[in-house]
Amino acid sequence: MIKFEKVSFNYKNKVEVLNDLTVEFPSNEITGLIGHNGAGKTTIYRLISNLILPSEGKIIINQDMITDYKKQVAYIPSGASIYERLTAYENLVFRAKIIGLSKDEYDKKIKILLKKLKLSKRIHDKAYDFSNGMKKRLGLASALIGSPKLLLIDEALNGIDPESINIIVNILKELNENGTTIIITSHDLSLIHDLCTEIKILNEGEFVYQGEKNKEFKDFKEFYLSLTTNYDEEEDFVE
Ligand SMILES: Nc1ncnc2c1ncn2[C@@H]1O[C@H](COP(=O)(O)OP(=O)(O)OP(=O)(O)O)[C@@H](O)[C@H]1O
Repeated sequence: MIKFEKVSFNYKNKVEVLNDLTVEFPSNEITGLIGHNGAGKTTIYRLISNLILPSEGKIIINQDMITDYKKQVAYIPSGASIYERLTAYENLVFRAKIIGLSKDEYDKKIKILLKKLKLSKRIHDKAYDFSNGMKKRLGLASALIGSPKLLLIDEALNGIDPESINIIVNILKELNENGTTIIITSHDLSLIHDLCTEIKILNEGEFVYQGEKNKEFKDFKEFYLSLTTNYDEEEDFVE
């Protein structure tokens, strides 16, 4: 379980993103963290992964869940998470070395992961030559090399074909069944509805819904739209 206790956070430009936020992300669930552009989702990921620190409040991560942060927490950002000049194999070795795995540990793991993510045939090709979906699959393989207990996925499935999504979704479900806690953001509400066991809707730094997805997809989408404000109407007004 990850707990935010009265967490506030401002970037240096004084933009206040989170104000006195208290929230819990349950262990062993796939939580869908959804909200409009700029709602604060990436900021929450950066805080959980220790890339930034709260201006006030604290973040508690259950010790049963995480003992070795570098190995057990993997964050896949929305932008590039792989090195295009390196081959698939080199990308995974690079990540394995950063988190301190030995050659014996990573060699077998790399083969298993590339097979699962249907990239075995491209193991020695440079990522530069990969399609968008293949790059995303390689990004996931890289995140999984340390067998993370907590996987944070930031819009990593956007813009890829249904086959790649299917491969990734099946792997995420399998990981979760084996005890990995997953938090995922996406603007694809149908993907979130299909994949997630727990939903959190963020609007302007505050959670406006937390709980199960106890609705059919059509109702879920309407429910989401009814709770979020996508933009300030006055700002969009042009005379
Ligand atoms: N490095 C930064 N410096 C200053 N302000 C930032 C920085 N990163 C994000 N922000 C601001 O913080 C707010 C929240 O941004 P954040 O990236 O957390 O939102 P998000 O919900 O992930 O959005 P999106 O769906 O577009 O990825 C926005 O107003 C954004 O402009």
